Amino acid sequence: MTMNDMFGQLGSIIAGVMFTWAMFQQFFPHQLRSHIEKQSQRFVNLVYPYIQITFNEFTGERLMRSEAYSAIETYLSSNSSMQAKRLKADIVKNSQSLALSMDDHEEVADEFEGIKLWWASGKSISKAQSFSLYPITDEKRYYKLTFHKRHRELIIGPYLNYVLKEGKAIKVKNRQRKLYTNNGSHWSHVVFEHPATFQTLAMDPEKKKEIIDDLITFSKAENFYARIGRAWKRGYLLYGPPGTGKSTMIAAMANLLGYDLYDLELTAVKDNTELRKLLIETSSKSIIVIEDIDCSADLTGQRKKKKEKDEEEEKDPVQQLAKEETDTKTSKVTLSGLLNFIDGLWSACGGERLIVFTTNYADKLDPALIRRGRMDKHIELSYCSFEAFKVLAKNYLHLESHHLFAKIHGLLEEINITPADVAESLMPKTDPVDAETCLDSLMKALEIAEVEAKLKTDEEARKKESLGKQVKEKVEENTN
Ligand SMILES: Nc1ncnc2c1ncn2[C@@H]1O[C@H](COP(=O)(O)OP(=O)(O)OP(=O)(O)O)[C@@H](O)[C@H]1O
Ligand SMILES: [Mg+2]
Repeated sequence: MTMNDMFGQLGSIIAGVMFTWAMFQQFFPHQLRSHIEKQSQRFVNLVYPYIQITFNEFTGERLMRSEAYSAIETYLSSNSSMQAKRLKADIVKNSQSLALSMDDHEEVADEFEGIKLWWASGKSISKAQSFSLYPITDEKRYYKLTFHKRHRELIIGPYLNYVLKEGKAIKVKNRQRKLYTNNGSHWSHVVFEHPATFQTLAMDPEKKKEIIDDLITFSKAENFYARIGRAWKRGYLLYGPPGTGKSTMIAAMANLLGYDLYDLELTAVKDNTELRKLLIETSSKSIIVIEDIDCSADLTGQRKKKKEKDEEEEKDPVQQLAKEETDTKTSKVTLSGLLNFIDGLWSACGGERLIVFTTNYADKLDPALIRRGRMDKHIELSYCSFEAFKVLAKNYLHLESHHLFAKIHGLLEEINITPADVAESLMPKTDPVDAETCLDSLMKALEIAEVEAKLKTDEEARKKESLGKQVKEKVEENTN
């Protein structure tokens, strides 16, 4: 017997009781009536202990599609595809995946904290008043949630919140993600389809796990941020030599969390006003990336100089006025401008945001930019370790072990080579893949890197020596 049948039978019983009650009302005095009323209410509660909530598809005067209805539809899609016998299938707009939902008049069960509840889909048809030959029928779809009244508080509060949030989260996961780039003060976008994942990212497994945990904790921490009164954002600084996987890691972050990417090219932004406009236009659940922050704009140290200059000019009001005028005409994006936006109100405009800066030289950056709170996590991506090499060997050559691994292990401890160079050497060159050839090619690359490093240190030593000589000669010249 389905829930609908059960309610049908209960409905008949209640109708019977109501009729008998109407008869009683005619013939019994007030006190007795009130007593019987109480008893019968108790009886109704006893035999019909369920509560129902209806969620209509269209709400409001302008008949907008209800956000709750669509979140419930998405939330129920996994339950529906397992339980319902009749399903509807559709391709969601902007998505490549097929979305399944239960057909009209189907019913699925759900469970929350050990409590069972039921969702039924329904449709009511009303005929619109019209003189046309073909009367317009108005279909109104809805979901009906049924649960025991004992659980009223839990279901109305935490459960429904959970359903709405989960529904929206599934939707975000299924949507096609976008990569936005700014052309001056406008964002344009393409579909983001980078295949990088943390699984394929070559780095120390412990460090990798720490970063993944950090990201996932952040993405689930809405209530925490609300409680402590902070905007729901987190800053990452990725630093390390070229070819160590900074950009690859950003793509992996976007894929892990299902966020959109905003690749912000600061040199194309005219001034702070344009920067503010761009940042306000970014959506929730996004990663805002500023690559090579050390070369992006004249940000390093500019703030300090400007402050000193401002203090001098503050004394002279005429100069101050002139300065404001020229500032509005020629101003560029400044470090203080950028910092104001990172800390400022825009970041609190709904939803989670990650801000990621990359640089090859972390020590060149203004400390104000990378202090904790602005850049919460500093991640160094460095030369290829043996652990990182093993990830690449597995990805590129499907190798878990090989007799050359021990030798390569030794070489990697001595020689600095970037994961990008290792990956290049491991790229299959023949079909079928010959792992030995690839590993040989890596060892050659390591030898070359070793020679290059030695030449570089020799060159540096020679330069130092010649500089020392020049200094000595100059000192001697001066003393004579
Ligand atoms: N840690 C890594 N794991 C897997 N592949 C990597 C890694 N590092 C580099 N690669 C490979 O090398 C290529 C270049 O790496 P990537 O662009 O991520 O480097 P980067 O650190 O951003 O360099 P740059 O500082 O020049 O921007 C990538 O396409 C990727 O295939
Ligand atoms: Mg890069």
